[in-house]
Amino acid sequence: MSASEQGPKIKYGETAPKLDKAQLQFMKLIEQQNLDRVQKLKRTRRNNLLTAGALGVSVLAIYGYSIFSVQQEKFLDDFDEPKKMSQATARILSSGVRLPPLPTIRDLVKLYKLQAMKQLSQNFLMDERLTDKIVKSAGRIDPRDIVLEVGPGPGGITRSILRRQPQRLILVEKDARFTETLQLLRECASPLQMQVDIYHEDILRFNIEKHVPDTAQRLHLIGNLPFSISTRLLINWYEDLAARRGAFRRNDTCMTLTFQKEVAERICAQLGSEQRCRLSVMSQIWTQPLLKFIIPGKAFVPKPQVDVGVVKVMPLKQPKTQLPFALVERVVRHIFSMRQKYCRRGFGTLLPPDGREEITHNLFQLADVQDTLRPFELSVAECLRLADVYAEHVAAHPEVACYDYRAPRQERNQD
Ligand SMILES: C[S@@+](CC[C@H](N)C(=O)[O-])C[C@H]1O[C@@H](n2cnc3c(N)ncnc32)[C@H](O)[C@@H]1O
Repeated sequence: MSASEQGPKIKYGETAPKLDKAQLQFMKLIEQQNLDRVQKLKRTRRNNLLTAGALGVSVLAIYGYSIFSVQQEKFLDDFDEPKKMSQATARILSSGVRLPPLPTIRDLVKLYKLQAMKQLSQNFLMDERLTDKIVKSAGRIDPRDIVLEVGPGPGGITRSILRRQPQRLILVEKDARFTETLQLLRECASPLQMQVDIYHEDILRFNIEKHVPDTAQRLHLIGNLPFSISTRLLINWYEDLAARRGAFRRNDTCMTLTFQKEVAERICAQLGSEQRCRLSVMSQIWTQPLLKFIIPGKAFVPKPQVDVGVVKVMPLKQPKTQLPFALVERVVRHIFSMRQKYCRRGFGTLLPPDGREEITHNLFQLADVQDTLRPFELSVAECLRLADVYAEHVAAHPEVACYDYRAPRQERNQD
């Protein structure tokens, strides 16, 4: 122990009374006891510090683990695209307008007794973080843009869209029970200079050109689609896209839509993938589809049997073909009609039986496509080359255009 730790030495002045031996021994004893006490206190202090350190490390470990676990729930993560975006875009995306205080969607559903109807494929999203994430997937929404939402239901996604402040929001909902909840949102949006138009219509019959006659503004199509119509609606929109009509008079109309997870994966499936099918090829002829993220079924009320994929479908600036949609659709449908067979088998069913094999062989040669590939092994370009040679064949033999190999034989002969 150093001198400073022992405390000041007592100086016995000249005037100090002399202590006898017993007193001196007693003082030494007291001094020794004090020193022992200081040592003991120091040990206790060191032990306390060690315990505090160990506790701190444990708390940090638990905290870190919790953060890590929460991150596992990928569906609730912040959309990871902003990392790739410019700072300006990220700023615009994160700056949403504040809506007046509103009851939660869950409360509204209870309040208005909005029981989900199975026949309209109603599965509601209650979590604001998820609805925000879907709308963020649509990318930048400019203040001049128009958004059309398919099937807003009680209005979860609608709120997220309104926070992005488009100039106009068109809501197409088949179920009139949602009128009041949607009107409530319209009233909230009005002071913020947003126009909300509510249509109780079937989206499959909705005339977009009538409701958006002008093409000056960019259009976004967003929706948590009812499963029952999602593929049909998408194919209808591809047809409009190919003809540059409806929502696709401009080539920057972007679709951000939900599908059953397996359908979402098929839409985006690349060559060689197990999920590659007719829908993959049809999608990739006119658009670039991107699977953004998966929402587990448990996030919906009521919970569907399946998970859901959010797909952003962007029209290609240069479509890969100028052929009519109906012709391409027919060729691709026939090619994929016999998925596990050589592709020439399905393609051959486009042609009447007389000379079918020889004509099929010649057309594959002309198209420079190997006829023993399976349909899912064909690239988009190869499918389109087959569509090209088929179109030329039909131009030379117009009767082939209406050949239907499924029609009863007698009917076919009359044709
Ligand atoms: C899966 S729910 C989504 C509801 C809401 N957007 C949400 O995310 O919570 C599908 C919605 O589409 C509506 N719907 C179903 N078929 C429709 C159709 N043909 N046209 C327009 N809306 C339809 C349903 O009534 C329902 O509100």
